[in-house]
Amino acid sequence: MNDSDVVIEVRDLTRRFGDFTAVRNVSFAVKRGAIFGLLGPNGSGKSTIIRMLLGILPPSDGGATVLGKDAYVDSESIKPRVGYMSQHFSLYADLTVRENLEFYGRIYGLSSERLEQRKKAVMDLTGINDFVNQLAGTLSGGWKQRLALACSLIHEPDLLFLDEPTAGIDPVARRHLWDLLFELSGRGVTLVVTTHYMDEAERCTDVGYLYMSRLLVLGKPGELKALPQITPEGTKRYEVRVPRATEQLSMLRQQQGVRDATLFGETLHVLIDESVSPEKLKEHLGLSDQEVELRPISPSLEDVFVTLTANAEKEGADELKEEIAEELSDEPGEAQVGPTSMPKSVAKRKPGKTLFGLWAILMKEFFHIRRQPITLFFMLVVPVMQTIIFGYAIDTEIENIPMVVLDLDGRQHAREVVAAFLNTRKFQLEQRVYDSESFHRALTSGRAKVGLKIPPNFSDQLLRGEQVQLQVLIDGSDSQVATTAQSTAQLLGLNLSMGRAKSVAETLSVAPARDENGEIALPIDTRTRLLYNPDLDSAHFFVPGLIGIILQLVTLFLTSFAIVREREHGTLEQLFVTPVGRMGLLLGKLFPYAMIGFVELLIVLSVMIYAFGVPVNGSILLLLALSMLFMVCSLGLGLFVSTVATTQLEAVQFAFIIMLPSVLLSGFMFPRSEMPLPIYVITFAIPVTYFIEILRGIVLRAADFWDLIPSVLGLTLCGLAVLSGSVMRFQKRL
Ligand SMILES: Nc1ncnc2c1ncn2[C@@H]1O[C@H](COP(=O)(O)OP(=O)(O)OP(=O)(O)O)[C@@H](O)[C@H]1O
Repeated sequence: MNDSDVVIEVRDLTRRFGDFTAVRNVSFAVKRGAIFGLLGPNGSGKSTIIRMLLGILPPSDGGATVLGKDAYVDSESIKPRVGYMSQHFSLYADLTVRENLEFYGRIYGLSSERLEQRKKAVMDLTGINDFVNQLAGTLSGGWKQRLALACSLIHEPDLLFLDEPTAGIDPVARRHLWDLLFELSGRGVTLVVTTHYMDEAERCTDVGYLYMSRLLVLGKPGELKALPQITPEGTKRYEVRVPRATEQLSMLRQQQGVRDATLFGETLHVLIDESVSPEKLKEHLGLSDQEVELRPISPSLEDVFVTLTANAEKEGADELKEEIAEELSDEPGEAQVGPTSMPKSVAKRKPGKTLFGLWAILMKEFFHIRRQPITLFFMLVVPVMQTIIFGYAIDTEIENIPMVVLDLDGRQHAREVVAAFLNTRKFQLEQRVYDSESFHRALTSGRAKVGLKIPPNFSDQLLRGEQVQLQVLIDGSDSQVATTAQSTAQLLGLNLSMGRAKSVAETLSVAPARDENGEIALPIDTRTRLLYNPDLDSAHFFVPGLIGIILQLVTLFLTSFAIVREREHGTLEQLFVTPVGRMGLLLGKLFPYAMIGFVELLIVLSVMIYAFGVPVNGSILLLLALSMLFMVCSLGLGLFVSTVATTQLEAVQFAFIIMLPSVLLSGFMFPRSEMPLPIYVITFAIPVTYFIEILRGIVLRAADFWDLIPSVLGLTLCGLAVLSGSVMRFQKRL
């Protein structure tokens, strides 16, 4: 074989998965224009070989050259010339036939003009014109396969890999597909096809049969049928047509001189010793001449593979392989490997153009979003609802604590005390009771959180100038409520006492202190002034933080699925065999979500300003710019999840793992300064921590860029770490 005719050359190709060897020392060559069929039972290693030839799976040993270059090391430069139709439907179900074709055209870098030409050519070839505007997911099995073929041909490849292209489609569709393959082969395209169908194997120019990860036999169908192992010397092969063939099969197998008998539809293929005449065979079957039809046949490929599999089980696959190789070496087939030496291709891959295909991916993502309005709803409407619901729900101002009152005095002074409690607005009279049992029951039942007990001689003791005790019982279950109740009660007690003390002190010549008007006053007057949020409105504090949390929630969850969804649908494998660059793929997936995230940010900011009355005191432009920085970080985090997770369920779980510390440790709910040191250190690794600082700084305190430098630096570092982590983790290989 002329070297320039060799399109694929494989030598000692081996692939192990842990201890399991999926492909063992496989060698073969494929010449230009051939239809090379790879056959073998399920799990024999066909797809694994194709993946290695496509450069998306590194070999463990040995290597291959495809179109004259190393299949793994130079895979990126081979990809533009190779097409791949994978075993499972791996196009975008929510894109139309036209959109799928255009996407694949763009990803191979076809110009608009060329794309139009190629689209027409492949649509004419596959006859898919009538379905151009139909969603790919709604096509029937046969048309899906034609679309997949059309997409794999859009860039006019020289070499096409088809992994079980006819699996699950009807015989007519199968025949049509094969007609297309013949046409392609006629145009000089080299085809490598895996199949389980023997009639398809017969149509190949060369066939390799894999058994238990070894390439058992390799040659042209005619050569394989002529192998002495298939019809050993002294034997003949007949096709036997009998009534009830299935019943006759077991009888035949038990007859002396019958080496093998296999059912082929309604007939039996029998290999018998030449010593057994056709008459004797009919006699064995106990059937009349009219009932049995017998004709000598040459073996079919199915006979070849059934016999070889049986022999391999008996003799051992390696022994049989050597034996056959010797037989075939007498009359070398064109698919045999020449004596060239092959480099081991486990070296590092040469990178391709990293941003290649960005535009194609970007457009595709927008198409997906357009077809899934629920994504837009999730991104734009849900955050607003969340902001409103959480913004109102998370109100830390504690008021109207239910209070039970047991007033055993009942006179003017006692009533004034109760009124003073209620006037603080921190307490609300839930119940007035008249005995201790009801008093305690109100507290234990949870109806009241605070119990005020006024003793029977409260007024008398007060008037006599004696110290009198007010009992305030507080339910400590909810520490925030209890703390508020406690401090309010203590302050109130102090104020009431002060009022009484003041009226007594008026009569004294020496007072503890006097104010500028000469009135009795406390010696030390502490004056506090609240800055930035003078009304202590909790919405002012929480809503900006909430924006950070919601922005992260939505962007993280959406991008977490970006890669993993393609992996699960099988479309990622299809993308890997195209020349799309790593960054092109990643950024193409990020941009659309970043844009929608920005719109979402504007909406939630408007809700904050107009619905909650929280104005942005600082620069809105600075806020938007730093929000974009945060968004890059959050989208990168989602992308990282997508590269780590192998299923969408795993992605959700990872996203939750990230979300939890973001909510609890970022300072959104609890002050970071109060956290134990190890936890406090962890909070520096949470991007939303910095963003919440930035949001609160700009919105509440009118902080400028210089005030926010530490947070901006932290956020930038987080963003860089996350993005470079995702890019490094994401390899264009399985
Ligand atoms: N990533 C992987 N990790 C572990 N094992 C794998 C992996 N990929 C393939 N295998 C195993 O390698 C063997 C060969 O798989 P492969 O898909 O190549 O078989 P096949 O001949 O194409 O089978 P089928 O006809 O069913 O598609 C199988 O046992 C499979 O389970």
